[in-house]
Amino acid sequence: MDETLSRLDDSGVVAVLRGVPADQLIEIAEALREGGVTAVEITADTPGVADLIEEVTASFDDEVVVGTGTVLDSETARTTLMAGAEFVVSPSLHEDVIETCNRYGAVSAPGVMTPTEAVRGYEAGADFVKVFPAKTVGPAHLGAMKGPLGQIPMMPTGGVGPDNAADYIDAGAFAVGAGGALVDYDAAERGDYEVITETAREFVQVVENARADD
Ligand SMILES: O=C(O)C(=O)C[C@H](O)[C@H](O)COP(=O)(O)O
Repeated sequence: MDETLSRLDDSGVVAVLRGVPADQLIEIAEALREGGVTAVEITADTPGVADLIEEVTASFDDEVVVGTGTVLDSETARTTLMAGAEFVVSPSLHEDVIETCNRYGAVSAPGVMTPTEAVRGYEAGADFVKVFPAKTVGPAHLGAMKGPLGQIPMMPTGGVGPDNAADYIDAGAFAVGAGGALVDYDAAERGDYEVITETAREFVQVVENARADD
């Protein structure tokens, strides 16, 4: 398994940071790390995304694997990979983004909703697929896709939280992506980073328990 992919697998939960305030980024990443979430994706629509990626990468060395989310074009993929991103996630399928990631030895994950899209992304060289938006189809959809497509690692994102993550792992997801249910920006603004650590801890525990039950 690719090393970056295996680090995402180790984390089990990939944090999606959209619009994270620059002055809270490191504390939020540290709070997540302390709770066991060691994979963080900063979405490309966050102002100054390349600088933020560079900052987190420099602050955590190899303790936290950093990627870019919401990548819709190869220019954004390249710019953020040069800033230190090790994986690139999209809400949709872009073969040029996958190609750019492979050119630079980075992991890529297109967003897919159907078996045809999953196979197309995998054939194009993606390392795994993000089933997005997971909440509109649920774990049963992912499980049904994994039936014939067991070779394609799948990560559901969109509406995934500690209350339903186990169902996705049981259905065959190798990890889950989460933003809203994982990162409480109001708490961060109050300086209450412990809330984020606690949620991360609970979330990771749910995933680990579900894996252990398999
Ligand atoms: O565009 C992307 O690349 C995304 O990752 C879309 C969403 O930001 C995530 O799906 C997080 O969704 P929630 O966990 O429901 O907050």
